Amino acid sequence: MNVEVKELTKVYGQQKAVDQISFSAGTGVLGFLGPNGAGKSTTMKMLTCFLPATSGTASVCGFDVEKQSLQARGQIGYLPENNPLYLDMYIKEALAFVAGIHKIADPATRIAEVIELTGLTAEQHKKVGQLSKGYKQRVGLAQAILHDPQVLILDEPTSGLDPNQLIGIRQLIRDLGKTKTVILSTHIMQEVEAICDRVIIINKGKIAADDTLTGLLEAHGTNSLETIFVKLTNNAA
Ligand SMILES: Nc1ncnc2c1ncn2[C@@H]1O[C@H](COP(=O)(O)OP(=O)(O)OP(=O)(O)O)[C@@H](O)[C@H]1O
Repeated sequence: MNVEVKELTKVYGQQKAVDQISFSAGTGVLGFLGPNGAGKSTTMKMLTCFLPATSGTASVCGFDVEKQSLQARGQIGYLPENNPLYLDMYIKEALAFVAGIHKIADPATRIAEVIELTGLTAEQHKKVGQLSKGYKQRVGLAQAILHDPQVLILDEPTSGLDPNQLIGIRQLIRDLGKTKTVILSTHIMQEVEAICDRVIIINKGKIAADDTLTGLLEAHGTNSLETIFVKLTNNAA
């Protein structure tokens, strides 16, 4: 398995944001779901070496994210929730900057490939700040896949996109999942049904479900993921 998580925990001050979660993920798209504040982004930040865990371990392609952080990061592409980008850079400039960080051989060829792959061709001469939200997301994805990582961690990559842009980005994520391990956080159940092979639902920092999409629907005797989500995470009920 490309991602192995064992009893991972994060405590912020008095609050346990992630509470001893364990899971593993191989090739395919894993939907990482949960209500606001459930601990999804925190888990993703620990997996991508942005935040140290309070306890527990996580490894990416066999590299411990804490003890072998550089090697682990070499195998990870990360699109954070708010997609921070250098808005004053031209698209190619931004990608060249990231290629330099990863010491990519023949960056011009790889940048051209990734621009094509992420559907940025028509916009490639613009500055990042001039792009629409969907195209900014594509630049974020392009940066994340530039070094051809085995594992992609995508934190709400489709939030705020129009239906046309959604289709394009979802298709891209589905294609990436054919050869890579993709962990995708989203609040859109329809999106999970369209592109995820497996689903983890996290609630109050703990795993409430971990199954294939079909297994989960069968186990709950419904064809609505939304119903299962509400049942497992409606903390007011
Ligand atoms: N830097 C921080 N310091 C203190 N508390 C934090 C910090 N980051 C997150 N938290 C808290 O940890 C909990 C989990 O937050 P997290 O962002 O991981 O949730 P999430 O599942 O990604 O939510 P959302 O769906 O709203 O993005 C929340 O209660 C949040 O307020």
